[in-house]
Amino acid sequence: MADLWQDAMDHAVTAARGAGRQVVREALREDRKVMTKSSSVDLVTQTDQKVEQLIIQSVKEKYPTHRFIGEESVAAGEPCVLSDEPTWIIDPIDGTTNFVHGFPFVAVSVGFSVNRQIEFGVVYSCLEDKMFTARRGRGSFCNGQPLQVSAQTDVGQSVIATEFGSNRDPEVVDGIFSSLRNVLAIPVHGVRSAGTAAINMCLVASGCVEAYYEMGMHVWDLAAASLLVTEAGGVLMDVEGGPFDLMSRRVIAANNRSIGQRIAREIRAYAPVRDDAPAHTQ
Ligand SMILES: Nc1ncnc2c1ncn2[C@@H]1O[C@H](CO)[C@@H](O)[C@H]1OP(=O)(O)O
Ligand SMILES: [Mg+2]
Ligand SMILES: [Mg+2]
Repeated sequence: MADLWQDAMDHAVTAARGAGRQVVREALREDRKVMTKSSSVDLVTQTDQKVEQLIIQSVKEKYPTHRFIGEESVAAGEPCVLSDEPTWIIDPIDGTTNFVHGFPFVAVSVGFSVNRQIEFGVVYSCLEDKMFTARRGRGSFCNGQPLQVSAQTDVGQSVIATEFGSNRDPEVVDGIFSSLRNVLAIPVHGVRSAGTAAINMCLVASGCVEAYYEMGMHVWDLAAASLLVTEAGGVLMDVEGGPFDLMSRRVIAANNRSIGQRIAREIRAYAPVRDDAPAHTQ
């Protein structure tokens, strides 16, 4: 059967690779002017804005009726609405802090949803030159090679990824450390942070880490990579173990349900302002 969205996916791959190679990698050679958004450690550069505009423009030419949720467009005041319409969910640079510092995990993330379901996800890791792709029902791939989550069932022999986010409120930081302490003390083999939610989830899809959890990231961090996890055989759930909600800003992505549930028991959960809350603030 012909795949309705294959053309759109091909376009996403070309756009993400082009932006990553020609814009992100080039910009790494130059001085990067850094601005801030929600806090003094929530960074944005002109490259983030340029990449987002490039991708959105190229999609609009081909698919004039499609909708967009883009990190930098939302920061500029565009609404963050996930409807049933075909919607491109874009994080032009996932890992801006890494980009600013030259820490080598920087991704362009493009997800595509129809009827609020992710149809394909594309995550291009610009410095590793790795193209992660997933199409619903057709598997996950890295540079064309199929991906499979880890087969580990013993949480004590697992590596867990998480991030520290950009919220430095002492209560939020205390919560992060409380969860981290509990997870480390399970004990697990290790805890890692790539500095980008999308790449952390691609690491779950690749089988290098058993689970990734975080609260506070946004739909554009998760959309594309969430499909990479499930199409590689993994599971998504809420940080309290319930069903995953793309707009809730909370996720556990795990190789299997038992490891996911085990991590959920150790997390001190809080509820960030949802991405679809009426007065959305980043
Ligand atoms: N100071 C910071 N440290 C880590 N992640 C940050 C951050 N500020 C913003 N983030 C964003 O939060 C996500 C989840 O941790 C990251 O993928 C990153 O996406 P960004 O680079 O697209 O802003
Ligand atoms: Mg991001
Ligand atoms: Mg970003």
